[in-house]
Amino acid sequence: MQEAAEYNMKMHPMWQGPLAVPGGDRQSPIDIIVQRSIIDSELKPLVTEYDPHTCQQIWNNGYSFLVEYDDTTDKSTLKGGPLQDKFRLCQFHFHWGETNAWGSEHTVDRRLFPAELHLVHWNSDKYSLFEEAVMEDNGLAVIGVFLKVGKRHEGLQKLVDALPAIRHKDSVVEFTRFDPGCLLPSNIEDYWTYHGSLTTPPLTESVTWIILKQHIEVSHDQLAVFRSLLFTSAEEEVQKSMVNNFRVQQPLRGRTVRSSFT
Ligand SMILES: C[C@H](CNC(=O)c1ccc(S(N)(=O)=O)cc1)Cn1ccc2ccccc21
Ligand SMILES: [Zn+2]
Repeated sequence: MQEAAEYNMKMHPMWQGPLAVPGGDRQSPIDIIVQRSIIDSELKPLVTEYDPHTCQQIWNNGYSFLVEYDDTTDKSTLKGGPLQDKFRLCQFHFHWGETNAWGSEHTVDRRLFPAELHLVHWNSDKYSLFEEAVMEDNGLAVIGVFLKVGKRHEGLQKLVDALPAIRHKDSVVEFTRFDPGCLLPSNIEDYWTYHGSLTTPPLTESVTWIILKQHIEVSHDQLAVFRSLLFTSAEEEVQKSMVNNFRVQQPLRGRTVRSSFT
């Protein structure tokens, strides 16, 4: 794992990004030390209302693949949990390793998962565009879901089947009627939450992170298709497999991680 992170530093300029934003004291990802998390009984259940008809496209942005939603109305939203406002879903994406031994960005008591799903939302009560919200400290809310290798995830298969069409960086295909709720585990009551940042440039410290305790299961073969994607565009001679697209863990800098469960 450490060698993968060091390899990342060398090979992918993007990951050479600043280890922490200069003066940044709320960077992500982090290791969640369970016994140090503070149980907060005020934390409410998460309320997700996702409309599959707002799903628009899937594309390879050269770091991960994103499924993008129409966020011009409040049709797919997240509220409750640690949040005071209503947040609009704009996209979801994943981070994964070259092997099942690592790949997640967050860890729980140093435990690594083969991949991690991020559902990205922005505060539509306070801001009118994602681009605005991304610069504000209460601008974004990202739900993190750990993936484990096990039985095949039926809901994920529609997405896996679309990946060969976006193998190269900057390729995009239409992708509709996908309910991101199908990627959530049955229990979304139990989560950890803390204030952090985007894990890729511009690394802005605008994210309320909500990391679910319960993971989802996907099959080895489904994860293998993630690894068949490429960081590189069709024109580049040397093709690089899209793997290990995770950031190294960042210092907690005195932050408290709260938990919604005992
Ligand atoms: C941030 C945006 C590109 N990045 C993201 O949207 C993003 C979302 C989630 C994560 S993660 N892995 O933390 O969930 C990481 C990156 C581009 N962009 C839009 C406006 C804007 C303004 C300045 C610079 C870049 C800008
Ligand atoms: Zn992410």
